[in-house]
Amino acid sequence: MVSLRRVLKSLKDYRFAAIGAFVSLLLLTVANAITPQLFRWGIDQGITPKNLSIALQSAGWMVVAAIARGLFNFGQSFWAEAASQGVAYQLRNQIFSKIQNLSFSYHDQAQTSQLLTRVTSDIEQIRTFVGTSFIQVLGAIVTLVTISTILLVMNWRLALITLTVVPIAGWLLAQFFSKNSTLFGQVQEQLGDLNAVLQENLQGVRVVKAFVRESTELSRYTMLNNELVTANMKTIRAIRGTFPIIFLLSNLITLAVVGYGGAEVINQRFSIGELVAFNSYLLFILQPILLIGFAAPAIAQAAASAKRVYEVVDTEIDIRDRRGAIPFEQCGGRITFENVSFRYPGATIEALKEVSFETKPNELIAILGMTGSGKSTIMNLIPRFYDVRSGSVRIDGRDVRDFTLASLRSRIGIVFQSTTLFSGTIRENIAYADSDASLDRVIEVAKTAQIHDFISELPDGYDTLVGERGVGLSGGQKQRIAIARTLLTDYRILILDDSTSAVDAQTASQIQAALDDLMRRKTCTAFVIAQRISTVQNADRILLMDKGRLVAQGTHDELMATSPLYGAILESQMKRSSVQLPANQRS
Ligand SMILES: Nc1ncnc2c1ncn2[C@@H]1O[C@H](COP(=O)(O)OP(=O)(O)OP(=O)(O)O)[C@@H](O)[C@H]1O
Repeated sequence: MVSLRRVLKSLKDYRFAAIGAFVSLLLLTVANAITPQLFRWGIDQGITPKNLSIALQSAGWMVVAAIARGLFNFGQSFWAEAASQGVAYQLRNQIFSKIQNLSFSYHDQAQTSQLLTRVTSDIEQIRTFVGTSFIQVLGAIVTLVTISTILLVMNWRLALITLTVVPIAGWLLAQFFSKNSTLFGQVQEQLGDLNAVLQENLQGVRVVKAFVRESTELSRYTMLNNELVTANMKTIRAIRGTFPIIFLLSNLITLAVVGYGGAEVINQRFSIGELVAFNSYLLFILQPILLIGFAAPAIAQAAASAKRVYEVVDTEIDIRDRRGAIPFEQCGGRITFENVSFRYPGATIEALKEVSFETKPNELIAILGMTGSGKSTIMNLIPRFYDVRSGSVRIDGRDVRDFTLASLRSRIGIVFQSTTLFSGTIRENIAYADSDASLDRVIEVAKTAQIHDFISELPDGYDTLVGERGVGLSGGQKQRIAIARTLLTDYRILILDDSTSAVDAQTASQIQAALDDLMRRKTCTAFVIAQRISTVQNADRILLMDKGRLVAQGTHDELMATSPLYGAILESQMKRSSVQLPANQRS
């Protein structure tokens, strides 16, 4: 409920629409309250004394009241809908911008599908609450208070009998809320789980088909789908247990009005017109109770959804600019790791243990090691994708945490191990970091990444559309576009993580030669996670990682002479590359 209060507070940004809805609601209540009085007037002053003119006048005014009700009803729905769209728009933007700023460690642990459910279904529940349920309940309360007052003035005894239903229904609804609020949260959670399977399946559809796991996937989805239905049925059962009682109670009061009110008319303490009006008002007592009843589950659901949305919006961003952070502008090329230890959030073992090294200006550093030895982790700490737990990472003597994140990251060019392209044209993908880049610059970097010839042969060239995640391109083509994309940035430090692994050996060495040249010309320091012997041989220094420790460093020749592990890794790589090389290129 705290979360719903917060949703309502955000209405202040859409106060004109909210005020419009509220004023329409008040006018609607007035129009509703007047109609039975017109009945009373028509019967007591027109029909009973046989005064046709008053009877016709009351009928005419009733038509006017009906038109006014229609107009105010429309105004109320329109403005409430406008306010609810505003609130949903704001929430969607808030959550999306939060997702952009959350650190890698949050995304490591959060399920994408749960985030998607929050941005879509949860926000929709909140929108429905603001646009429909809330205004309904508010209208119901205003109507209840107004009509109760009128009834008490008309005949307080009959009114008291009639109104006993209100506190009983209120108590039943409060019980319903306190028992079932977690149930509605569970439904949203289940929906998130179901979306998780759907999303994973869509992303991995090729693997599913290759391993002939369609039926297993289908049964996994069906199982979760069943669970969602069961959770939904639980909420329906909870509704079924409470609401019939409220409906029954509200019907019982009709009995009281006809019985007691009839007796009052016979005893001439009440006119027929008043009894008819009183009976008409009953509708305005029953309707709000029913409306609150119908709105209650939606409100409980919206409360659960608002809690889930604000959970993300309120998440503390653990990697952010320090107070007084300075922009990273010049790079001298001295990158220092001093006693760096690092453990990923939630992991039990350390990915890096007391790693210390320092690069010299314009050095090309290769990092070598068995899989899982911590190579990518070293790279992750320089642009602050994660912050060190102990020790420090410094650039030219300054802790990386002293720089503003945006300036630091925009000066570090990274080609990731796995390539992500966005839907759009090839040119847009290459110019991702600089959408104003000229075609000449795009072509220049594409040439360096050895992808220009391929792109030129496509019917639409650089304007060729690439599907979601680069569908329609081979692994190596995607990788080369990713390299071109990085080359277009204003980098000073270059990090290539396994970036030519999906390319054949000949292209890889062409890319490597171009990159080596670029790395030495443009950068102050470059790191390459080495997968190929040529890279290792070209590097000025090789850092050899083993189980999170930096076990040796030096040139190729030095390590050949001193490190048995280096020899073993090179030998295994040599075997691998001789398998990759076409027969005519093997020496
Ligand atoms: N996001 C993460 N959360 C938890 N543990 C992680 C995460 N990323 C990596 N690790 C763990 O940290 C260790 C080092 O991983 P890292 O990716 O740095 O290895 P690597 O040497 O780059 O491996 P590879 O050559 O296979 O890419 C591994 O044990 C890995 O399981």
